[in-house]
Parts: sequence; structure tokens; C-alpha cells
Amino acid sequence: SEESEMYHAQIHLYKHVYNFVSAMALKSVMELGIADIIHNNGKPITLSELASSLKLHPSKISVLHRFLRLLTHNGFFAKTKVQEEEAYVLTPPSKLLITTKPTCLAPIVKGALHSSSLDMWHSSKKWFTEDKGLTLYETATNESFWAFLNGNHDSLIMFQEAMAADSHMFKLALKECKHVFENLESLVDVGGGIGGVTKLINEAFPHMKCIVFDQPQVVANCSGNENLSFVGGDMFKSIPSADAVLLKWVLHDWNDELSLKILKNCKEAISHKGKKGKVIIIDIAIDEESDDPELTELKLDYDLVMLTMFNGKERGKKEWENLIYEAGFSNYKITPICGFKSLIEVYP
Ligand SMILES: Oc1ccc2c(c1)OC[C@]1(O)c3cc4c(cc3O[C@H]21)OCO4
Repeated sequence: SEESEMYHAQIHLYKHVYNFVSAMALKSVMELGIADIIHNNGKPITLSELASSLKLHPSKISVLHRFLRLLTHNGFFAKTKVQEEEAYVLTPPSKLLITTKPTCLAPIVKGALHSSSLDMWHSSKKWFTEDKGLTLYETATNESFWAFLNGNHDSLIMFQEAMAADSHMFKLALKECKHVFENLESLVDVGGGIGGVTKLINEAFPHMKCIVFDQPQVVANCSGNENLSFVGGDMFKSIPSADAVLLKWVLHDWNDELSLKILKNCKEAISHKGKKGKVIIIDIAIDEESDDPELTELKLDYDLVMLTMFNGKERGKKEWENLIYEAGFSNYKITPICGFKSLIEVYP
């Protein structure tokens, strides 16, 4: 009936209006360190045990229960019984918040839901109606997000820890895509930040000469080892030579024109010593036909985060192909990795 269609539409609309509630509840649980408490408890934990671990005021115990109820409903916790009393256990998504594990993604939750990433959205009408080539972030703050990070040490650390946290997922993927890095004598990790990924590659391939290449102020206080070095520079000007260039979660920060510039400099960097060389891109590839709707939604969410913060973009397979050929490369191969990213090997 028309009414029931209206009622369903209403639920759909309100659900989206309040999508932020589960995100912020997850942020609260991350800040309280609840995953660590349950993990360290070594067994299911009751609400009162959890509340006393958190030293919550008695009036906040029911508050905690309501937060856990929503997050249990959304798959972050599961309920069980301990001597007839309800108790909570972690699920795979909340296990990603255990801060003592290398696969901890708490820094991403912290960075992505930091007010510096959220406040800009209140300026979107201004952004849409202006004809300036600014990002939403710049419209809201009058500076680029990169300038903000370079001007706020704590936020830069938060961002770099988020990137490094995501890199540990790559450690799992490295097992499946080891062959991509085999027989490389050298590799330069462009936009490698504090070396999250490069250190993992250096551990897996100790004989490979690895260079972490990022802006001078980013690599300034980083130190490596005899096969891991940090080099400061500008990837839009030139990139140090190596057998392979790695671009992990870099090109989605940049529009096509700037991404082309980076890729052309990569082509220069791998054409040394006349060897074949390759560019290894690790980034999101939108694929609406074969991805399930939830995965596509994540990729489209990231597309708007990149657009609004960096004037970047997530790319579909065809867009990656066009960019790769436009940059003068002759061939490429896309392999899904890490759940929602792809590894794209690009050959000159
Ligand atoms: O190339 C990338 C990859 C992921 C992210 C990027 C850029 O910026 C947006 C983001 O939501 C974000 C924003 C942040 C942050 C981490 C963080 O992770 C997310 O720490 C401070 O602000």
C-alpha cells in the first residue's frame, strides 16, 4: 500500500539520519578501551564487572548497558551467560580494537571520527554553492588538510598512526601476495609516512633495499636500518630510483591530474638500469557489479571522504585502467587484498 511504502521510506530516511549514532558509540567504546578490558578479562564479562573496571559512577552503568546494546545489535559484541548472569564477549570487529594486537584499528576510528574530520560537513552547502576550487575541508577551515596536519603535531601523529595501523592488515595480505615482492632488489614506498608498510616488507624481505619516501618534515625524525632508509622529498617533483615503487593509499588522496604526475614520476623512478621494474598500487577499486552492497557502500563512503578532505577520489577498475595507460604504462594486473582494497601491479 502507499502508506506502508511511506512508512518504509521513513525508516530508511531516519536510519540514515542517525547513522552517526553507531559511529560515535563505537568511538566511545574505543576511547573507554572496552575491547582491552574484555580481552584481558580472558572470559565473558558481566555489565557490573565491566562498569567497575571502568570505574564508572553507578548512574552510568545503565548508560553503558544501552551503548553495549546498540553495538551488540550491530555485531561488535555478543551476549552469553556466566552463572545465569548476562555477559559480553568480543566479536571479530571489536577484536580490531584490542590495542595490544598489531591488527588494532583504534587509531583509524580515532582519526576518522576526530572533530577535525567531521566539523567540515556543516559547511557543505557553502562548498556546493561557491565556485572556488576548494575542498570541503578548505572551505570550512581556510587551509588544506595537509597544512592542518603539518601545523598540528598531535593530529599529524594521529594521522600517521592511523595509516600505520592500517598497514598491519597488509601484513596478513603480504602472505598471499608475497610473489609480487619476490626478486625485487629495491623498493621505494612513496608517501610511506613513518614506514608502517615498509618495515613489514623489510622484515619479510631483509635483503631488499627499502626506502620510505615522504615529505621532509614527515621523515625527519625517522631512523631505519642498513636496508631500510628514510628519504625526504616531493613526489610531484621526483622519486628515488628503485626496482619497484609502492603507492599504498596514496593515489586516492589526489585527483587525476596530480595522480598522473605521481605515476609519471614513478615510471621515471623504475626505468633505471634499463630493468623492467614495476609500480605496486595498493588502493580501493570500486566494483559495483561483483562487490556486495555493504562493501560498495564502504568504498563510496571513502570516495566522499577523499573528495571532501583532499579533492581525491576512489576509482573503479576502468578508471584505474585509464589512469595507468594515460601515465604511459603498458600493462597492469588487479588482485583484491585486505578485504576492501586491491593490489594493482603496473608495468612500464
Ligand atoms: O589516504 C587516507 C586513508 C585513510 C584516511 C585518510 C586518508 O584521511 C581521511 C581519514 O578518514 C582520516 C582522517 C584523519 C586521520 C586518519 C584518517 O584515516 C582516513 O587521522 C586524523 O584525521
